[in-house]
Amino acid sequence: YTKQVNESLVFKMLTLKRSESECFLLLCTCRLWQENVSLKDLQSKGVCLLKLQIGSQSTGLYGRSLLLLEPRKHMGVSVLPSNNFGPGDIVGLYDLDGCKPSSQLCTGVVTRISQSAVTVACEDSPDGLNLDTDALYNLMKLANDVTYKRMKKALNTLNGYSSGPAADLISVLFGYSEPGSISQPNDLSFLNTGLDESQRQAVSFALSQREVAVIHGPPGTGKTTTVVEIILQAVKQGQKVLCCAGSNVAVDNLVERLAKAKAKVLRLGHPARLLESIQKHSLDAVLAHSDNTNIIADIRKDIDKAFMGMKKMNDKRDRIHLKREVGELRKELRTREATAIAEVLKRADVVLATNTGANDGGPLKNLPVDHFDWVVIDECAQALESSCWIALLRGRKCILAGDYKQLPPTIKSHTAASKGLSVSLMERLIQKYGDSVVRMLTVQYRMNINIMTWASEQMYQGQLTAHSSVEKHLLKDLPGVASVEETSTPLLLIDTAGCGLSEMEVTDEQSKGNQGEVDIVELHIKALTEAGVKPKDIAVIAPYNLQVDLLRQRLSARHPDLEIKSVDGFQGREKEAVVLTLVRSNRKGEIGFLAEDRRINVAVTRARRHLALVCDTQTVQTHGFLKTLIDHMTQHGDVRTAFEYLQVAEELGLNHESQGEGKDRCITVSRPPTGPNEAGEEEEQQALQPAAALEEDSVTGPPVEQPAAPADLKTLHLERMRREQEKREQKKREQEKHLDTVRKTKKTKAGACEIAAAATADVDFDTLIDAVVKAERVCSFVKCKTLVIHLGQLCLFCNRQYCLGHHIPEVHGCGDQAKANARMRISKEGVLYAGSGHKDKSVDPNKKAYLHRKLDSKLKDMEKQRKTKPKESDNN
Ligand SMILES: Nc1ncnc2c1ncn2[C@@H]1O[C@H](COP(=O)(O)OP(=O)(O)OP(=O)(O)O)[C@@H](O)[C@H]1O
Ligand SMILES: [Zn+2]
Ligand SMILES: [Zn+2]
Repeated sequence: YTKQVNESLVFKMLTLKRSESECFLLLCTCRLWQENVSLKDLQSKGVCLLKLQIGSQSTGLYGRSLLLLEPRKHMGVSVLPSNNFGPGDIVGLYDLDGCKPSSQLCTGVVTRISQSAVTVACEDSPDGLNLDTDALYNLMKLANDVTYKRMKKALNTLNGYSSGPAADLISVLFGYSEPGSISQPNDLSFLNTGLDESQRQAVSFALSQREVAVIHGPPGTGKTTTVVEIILQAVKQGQKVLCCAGSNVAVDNLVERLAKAKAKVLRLGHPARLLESIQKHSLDAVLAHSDNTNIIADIRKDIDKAFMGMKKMNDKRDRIHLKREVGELRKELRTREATAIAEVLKRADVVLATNTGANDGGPLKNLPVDHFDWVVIDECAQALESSCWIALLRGRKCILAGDYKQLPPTIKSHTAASKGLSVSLMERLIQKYGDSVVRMLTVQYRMNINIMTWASEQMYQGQLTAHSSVEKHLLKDLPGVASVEETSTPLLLIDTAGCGLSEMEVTDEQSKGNQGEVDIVELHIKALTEAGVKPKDIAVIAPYNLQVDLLRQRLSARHPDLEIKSVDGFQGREKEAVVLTLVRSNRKGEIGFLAEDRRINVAVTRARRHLALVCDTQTVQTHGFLKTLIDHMTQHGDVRTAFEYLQVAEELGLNHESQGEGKDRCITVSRPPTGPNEAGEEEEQQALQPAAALEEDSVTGPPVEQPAAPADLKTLHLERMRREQEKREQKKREQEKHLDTVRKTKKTKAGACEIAAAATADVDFDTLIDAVVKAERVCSFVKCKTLVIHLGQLCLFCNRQYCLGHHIPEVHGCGDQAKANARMRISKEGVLYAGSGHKDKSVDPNKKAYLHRKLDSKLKDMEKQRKTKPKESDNN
């Protein structure tokens, strides 16, 4: 569509960080495109709600009209169609003509959305909103190009700036004049007495700079703690501070901490977007308690009353009269509010907003241009420079805090990037002035020293030290966490090299997945949670969205509190344990955007006590930076190969526990011991060797290093096996008890009869197992004989195993249940999936080939073990 869409729209999409759905929205607002799409289509995409009626209308703070919109109530059904609307979204209200600009009645912000209604805070249209309560309306999500407009405006102002409070600052920030300093008393008394030496130095430095100070805060070094102290010191000196950050969360965090230190803070921003706990510091809340409140409340009541009156009125002239009255009242309200706002703003010592929230179209327009002395921007390295300028134009001096060794905003346009948009203001200043404008915080309070050292050496010139409170901390030190191998090591590298766990072959560079790594992550999460680590303390991080999706499909149902996100999604956060899967595994050693060092730095430095890295070292080592990480983990941490995990998985696969829903399927299958323990394990290991060799050849080409410490690995493995064996025997005992119950239940498949028969006859366990294995092995579809033991799919609706030709619910008769389930999920999660509602889960060809090879070796293995039994016709 780009040919039809105007240039500036494309520019907006390319330069700003846009998700696909946002781009879609931007396209929607473009008339040329929109005219080709029906409103119904827009509704089914979740960006439009059609034929709503007005449930109620009241006047909120600042005279905003609050509209409650509901679906038309006919026959008692009033549920909104599934949609993508959320609090804070900008929406347009339209009459039934459609969602054309000409029929737009007003714009507003969603404040609440439930299954049955959506509440919109309307921005006032000049002559007030007089909506017909009987009519129907359309509501459409609007592309949020407010940010873009505000940045553009700030840049235009900057361009024409000649004299004003920020003149010196601008001159220094663009390199026309050198930054200066001002003398400070040496006996600075710190309000926070717990600051470390580097933090103290950063505070004094910030106070003594005349125009600009940069605080470089690597991960976990207490950047916010330092920024808070700087602001409190400035306030102590009588300065007025405007404090901004890129995200609402970061701003809210600063508000919370400044308020705790008793600073007079005021938070700007739409209440719908603020954390509940800090809403009391919002402009809206403070205004509600100001002296003018009663008067404003009275006017508001009058407006509401006028509206009520209008509904009952039949006479047209009366209506017009009232309409005028409402208009007058609103004007009065606005004047009063402007005064009230200015008063409240002047009383505050620190005004906080997001970077773009500090624009002069909002409440700040009520203040004189030279009101603020300092502008503080946190997370500055993650912000577009143009967004910083919105606030900077209001200050004489600025403090920029952040870490330019973490991810900058994504710039999708190469042109924009090449002209400097991808370099943050912070980075630009450091490049220009070097150490003379920057102080770095060097004590970190997050990571175990083994995790920290790599980042310190590679990214921060080895300058970081670990505070004694975190230096040696491990997962096992957490309350309720058992001391096992996994919880006693800060670094664990699980190497998939040579294990045939190749990445999926997807042409799109942005979406890469690796099922094998998903399997291993799952097993490691299992180990951690079984040791007592809480899922909420674990982060699973993948650089690719496809892998994030695959991981969520696998893990989210079982661990709803487990956060699984892309690297960008975790920036600014920390977790006790981080499991990082790098996904890339290919013969060419292609690593795509893993090559962005800052991305890897962010991922690794989220971890406090434990970092597990799942990756194909063969592939990722082709990149020098990643090689340093692999080397560091090999030297200072534990290394395992994925083989070990695959074997365990294999074991689990064989010890099939299909519990079913009562009926004849609740059978726990265990493999019988084949003699003395040790010997049995040895045999199995050998059996797997040829398969492994096979994979090496077909997947990774060059010969693969053997596991770093074979002896250790083996003991580890044997130990694990012994534990497994114990569990199995326990299960066996339980099972024998259980089989008595099974006997009494109905049987639908021949296999089940055999099982029951075997159980009644009380024959040897081997026979029983054979019967079960056989029954479990073939597709459950009528007459289909395809083996499913390694290549089957379990249907979640009937809980039976099917071959790949019959696993789709619609094929074997579970179609209705699947559809009902999809509908339920959509209404529950409010999420629309493309197509039938199910994401494509079909097996990747790589994975298929891999499974085929495994199946072969497994069957050989089983044959060997069952020498006493007659040979089966397994090869169909
Ligand atoms: N001087 C200090 N003494 C003890 N603990 C500290 C000190 N400074 C910071 N911390 C601790 O370090 C953690 C991170 O600090 P803070 O919240 O200030 O940093 P942040 O800006 O959020 O994180 P980052 O440094 O990663 O950007 C907090 O738990 C805080 O209590
Ligand atoms: Zn089914
Ligand atoms: Zn089948």
